[in-house]
Amino acid sequence: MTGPWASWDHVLKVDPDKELLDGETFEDVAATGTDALEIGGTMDMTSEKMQRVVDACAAHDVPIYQEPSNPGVVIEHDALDGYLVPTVLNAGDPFWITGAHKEWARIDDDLDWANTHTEAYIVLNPEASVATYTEADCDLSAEEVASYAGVAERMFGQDIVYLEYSGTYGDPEVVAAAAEEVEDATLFYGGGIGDYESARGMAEHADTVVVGDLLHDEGVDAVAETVRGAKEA
Ligand SMILES: CC(C)=CCC/C(C)=C/CC/C(C)=C/CC/C(C)=C/COP(=O)(O)OP(=O)(O)O
Ligand SMILES: O=P(O)(O)OC[C@@H](O)CO
Ligand SMILES: [Mg+2]
Repeated sequence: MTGPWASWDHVLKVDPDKELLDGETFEDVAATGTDALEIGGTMDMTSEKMQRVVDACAAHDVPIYQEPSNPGVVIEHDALDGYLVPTVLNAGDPFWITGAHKEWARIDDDLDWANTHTEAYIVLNPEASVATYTEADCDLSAEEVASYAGVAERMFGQDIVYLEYSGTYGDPEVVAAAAEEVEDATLFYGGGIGDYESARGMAEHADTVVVGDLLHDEGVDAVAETVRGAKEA
């Protein structure tokens, strides 16, 4: 099993609960050179907000994936290339490992299985809303994180392993340890990437770097620098 993410160096995560900078458009977003857009966030998500962002991105030539934070925000849209659905391996509440997924399968009679893929998250910043939301155990050594990554790939057949430091720049040694453990899965790193150097630093270890808040806080030119950093690593 593999997918288009195997060739992605950079993913831009657009939070539908946040605005673009004044004067910037989704045409500018697509022009950053990112390999794919992931549409999602943890807090205050609704299907209406999701719909608005996918509508706005639809005209531009970049793959678009929805990353739903709960079954209630999943939308159908012709412009979507698919769904990247988190499963949080170190969640304290099993609802975020398999429970939400079971509920989704129960309520959606027309679930688009063929275009639905999972991301095996390991949540590592205890301050992030995603950590609170999922009651994640973030107190993990590099060895433990690497072991989770190995379990994700080899026992659970996960094709994407996602080290999630949302809001803060992570520990490169932890990312390196996970990278060493994973063979075929694509290793995503996300959190605190703000410029060329920080993108390049994590891209030395991870296969794909994910940039989020920078788009909403600093804008498309800053994001384009991170694309360069990710691609030159
Ligand atoms: C089964 C379905 C359809 C959904 C469940 C999917 C799961 C398990 C979600 C739990 C993890 C989660 C909330 C992922 C959303 C993506 C994410 C981590 C966004 C970044 O969040 P933060 O940066 O912490 O939050 P804000 O930026 O919204 O504050
Ligand atoms: O917002 P930042 O800190 O860039 O994090 C990116 C992404 O991993 C969030 O899910
Ligand atoms: Mg965020």
